[in-house]
Amino acid sequence: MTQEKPLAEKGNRAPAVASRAEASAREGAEPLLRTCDVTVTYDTFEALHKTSLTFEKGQVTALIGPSGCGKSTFLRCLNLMNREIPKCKVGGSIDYHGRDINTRSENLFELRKSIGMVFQQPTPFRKSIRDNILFAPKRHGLVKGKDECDALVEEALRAGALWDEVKDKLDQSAHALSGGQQQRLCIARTLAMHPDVVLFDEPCSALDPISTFSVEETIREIAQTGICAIIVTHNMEQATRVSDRTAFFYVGDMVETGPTKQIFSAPKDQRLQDYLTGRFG
Ligand SMILES: Nc1ncnc2c1ncn2[C@@H]1O[C@H](COP(=O)(O)OP(=O)(O)OP(=O)(O)O)[C@@H](O)[C@H]1O
Repeated sequence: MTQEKPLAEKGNRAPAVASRAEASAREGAEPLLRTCDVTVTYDTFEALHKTSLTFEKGQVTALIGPSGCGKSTFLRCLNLMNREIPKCKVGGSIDYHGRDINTRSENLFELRKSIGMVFQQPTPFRKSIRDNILFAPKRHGLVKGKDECDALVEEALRAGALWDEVKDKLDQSAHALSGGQQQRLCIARTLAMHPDVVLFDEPCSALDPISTFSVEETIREIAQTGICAIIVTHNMEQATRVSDRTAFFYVGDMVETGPTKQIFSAPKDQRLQDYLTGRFG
């Protein structure tokens, strides 16, 4: 991968969901997040070696590769979650809004406002649907008063493609929702913070095909509003359905990256060709 100059400085706060589509159309795709030579070790084991990737606004990037190749490890670098793992060290730089965030001084509480994450298992809080959406915005002091709260709840649930299904039961427990609805609630909860990057770690692996379709559609829709979405998936059909770009990982190396169509129709590296033809999985 070629070395590039630092990204241009941009505002730290992402625009509201409603205005992102216009902003995205006006500005077109642009680099937002870039890793350079990111290496991760767990104690003495190097799980990821010198990984350099660039992610753009409004694009979905799929991270694919066989089990244990370092996809989730890489994803966790992007919001500095590996810091919470004892004896895990992350080297290299992670350039976000023109600054290297892979530093001890980075404020994680602030960073995770704008780089959200959705996990494999839906993880709604033991609270009402409304309170799931409002929990983080209230903690960060981003909303006050009933009208603002109601508007944000509706905006986030619409963006998570859940509003029509839950608008009449906002005070019911989130745990009463189906698995697919819970996952879309988790996406909506993330979107309530107006992130500009959302990380998805196998978001559909616990879901049935209909819920999977719905979550995939939601990922496409949020990317159309200008959000940069990065998804780890084992499912190659999912990668082709949902992503613009794909990066293939193999035994701790990012081996090949490019537009998804090209990766799947004209893979260059022999290991990627073997993976796509099912020689290993
Ligand atoms: N907390 C940890 N401590 C030690 N080793 C770890 C830890 N997390 C991951 N690893 C190791 O790092 C390597 C990469 O794991 P990672 O989970 O990133 O791979 P992956 O490609 O996401 O795999 P999968 O698709 O199975 O989830 C594996 O060898 C794994 O055992």
